[in-house]
Amino acid sequence: MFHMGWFLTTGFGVYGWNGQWSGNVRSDVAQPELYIGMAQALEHAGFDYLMFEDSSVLPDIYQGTFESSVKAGVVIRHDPLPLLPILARETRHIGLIGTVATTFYPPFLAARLFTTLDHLTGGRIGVNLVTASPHAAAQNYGHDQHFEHDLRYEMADEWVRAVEALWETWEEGALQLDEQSGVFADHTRIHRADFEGRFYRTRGPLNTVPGPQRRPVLCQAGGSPAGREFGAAHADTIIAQVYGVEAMKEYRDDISARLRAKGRKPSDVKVLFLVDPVMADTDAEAHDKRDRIRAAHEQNLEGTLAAMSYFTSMDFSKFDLDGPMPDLSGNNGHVSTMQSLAQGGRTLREIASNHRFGSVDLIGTPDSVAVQMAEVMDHVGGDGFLIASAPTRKNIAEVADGLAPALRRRRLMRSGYSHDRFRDNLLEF
Ligand SMILES: Cc1cc2nc3c(=O)[nH]c(=O)nc-3n(C[C@H](O)[C@H](O)[C@H](O)COP(=O)(O)O)c2cc1C
Repeated sequence: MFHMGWFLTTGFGVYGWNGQWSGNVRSDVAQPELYIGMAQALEHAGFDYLMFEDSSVLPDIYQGTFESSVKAGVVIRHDPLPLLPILARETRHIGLIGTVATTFYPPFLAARLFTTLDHLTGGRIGVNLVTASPHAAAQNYGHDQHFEHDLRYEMADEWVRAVEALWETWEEGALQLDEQSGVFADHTRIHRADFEGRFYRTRGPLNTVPGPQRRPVLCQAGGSPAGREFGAAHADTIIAQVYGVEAMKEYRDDISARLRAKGRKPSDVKVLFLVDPVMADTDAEAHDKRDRIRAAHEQNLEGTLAAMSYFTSMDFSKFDLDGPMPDLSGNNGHVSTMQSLAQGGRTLREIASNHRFGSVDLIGTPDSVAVQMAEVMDHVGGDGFLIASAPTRKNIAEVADGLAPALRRRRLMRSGYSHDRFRDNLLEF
């Protein structure tokens, strides 16, 4: 069996504006209904979690303007965290992960916020820890420019330790709720954190009752050596984007080795790989559909070039499309993602034309795709997939009502949930 998640690539954003199957974006924008329907459908399908990406930047690197960001409505995002308790009210089991930039959130604010969200979701909250990449993000939070890539991970490591120290300020049993004695909480079991680090200081204790999970599920996505080290130290689930089955296997094996070196078990962390399946009623139709998607993409490289500009803070409109990939040594952003794109000596046009979300191509009927997924997981050795398709109602139905039953028939996916809390379900197998 493997685990399934859905990655919302622009968080609580706008998907498919003016697209063929995008439904009613005009009325859906900034409203919870689409996501409520999605969470219910995927819970019915047996998904482990929904993961909401986030960033606080409206990019203006590409061509030096906001045009590519707003005209096609592709990178507008609302804060996903207030959405999560709304989704929790309408579901019972599925895990709900929101993203936080460790670089900008003070540890105390984050520890208190996620404890509160853990209560409001009945122990189903998770937090995706990112360090954020563009300088504009840092400037939005009052810094002159962003911190250097590996330093960000050093800061993130200390940040997690500060947040964890705060989550531990209430011992087990501190909450008494004893109506006989009249004691709500036992003050002798509540302590200050007095965390003093190189980057962060916090006093504590938290003034919140510990959440049902105490420590929300921690999710992590960095693929560089520093990112993987950080994930192996703290994560319960890692979401990965690499290209090809061998790279997936290398990633899983590398994380397992790093976990062992830290005294953790490989089974403590579930690594889910990004995929964007193309499904239709027949295999031939699915291949046609894939060809049409690819042709449309080649006609419109702007979106990909704008995304690369956002990832690197380098304006990709300035480079020759038929020249080599530009020197990325100054890239302070998504380092590992851009390095893997740059491999193989291809031209920028070839790289942008072939840009895709998936770690492997999955094309065919739901049954064929289920078989392909099983073969990939057999080779990689764990732990599952993260669907990164746009959350249109059509795509959601294809996955929830087509792919998930095909996986379940092969006993590759859970058919229900054994536990109430997110981490317990995630670590069940
Ligand atoms: C599946 C996935 C989800 C990600 N989600 C976010 C996100 O929500 N916000 C963000 O700023 N970065 C996000 N990233 C970027 C990573 O945090 C990281 O910067 C990137 O994968 C490159 O890794 P590296 O910085 O370790 O080289 C995501 C990456 C992946 C692969």
